[in-house]
Amino acid sequence: MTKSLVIYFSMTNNTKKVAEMIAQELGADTYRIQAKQPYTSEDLNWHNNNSRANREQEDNNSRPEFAGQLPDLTKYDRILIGHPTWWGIPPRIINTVIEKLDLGEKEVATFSTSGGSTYDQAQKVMNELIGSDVKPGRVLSSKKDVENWLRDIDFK
Ligand SMILES: Cc1cc2nc3c(=O)[nH]c(=O)nc-3n(C[C@H](O)[C@H](O)[C@H](O)COP(=O)(O)O)c2cc1C
Repeated sequence: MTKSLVIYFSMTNNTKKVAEMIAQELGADTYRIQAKQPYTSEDLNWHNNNSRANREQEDNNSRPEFAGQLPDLTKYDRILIGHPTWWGIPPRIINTVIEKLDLGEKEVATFSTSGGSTYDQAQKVMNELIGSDVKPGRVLSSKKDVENWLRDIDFK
């Protein structure tokens, strides 16, 4: 049987909710990425040019550290990676994590939640980070979105 793992980062739980819907659909396990230095609400204030999140997103080389150990992927065939959209792209901690994971033999798909942005810019980041065989990602919000996307990428 195909085993799937949903790895996600979520600050205000929108991505968490979608990750859990996906996990339920696929009978997948979940792993939540936590930042080593937790984000405060001021860190996430996108109205402030100098907020932590805005500075990280402006810096291509920013790689915020995660807390704890990343999951052991050996028993999984499929890895799904979920994230919020910060300035059109994944939070930089997603780069940190993906660069540490050995995704070589896995089928990988990525998804986001957003306040309206599409997945286009995030997809470019993922193609560079993971390779062009990563499944086409999508911004998801409802159970219906999740069902449609999983079907479209042949995961369901
Ligand atoms: C720093 C920051 C930047 C954001 N930039 C965007 C953006 O460019 N486009 C967008 O549609 N939403 C943007 N958002 C909104 C989030 O993508 C959206 O609320 C998301 O669902 C949050 O996911 P979470 O609850 O899992 O953290 C931004 C939020 C933050 C905190």
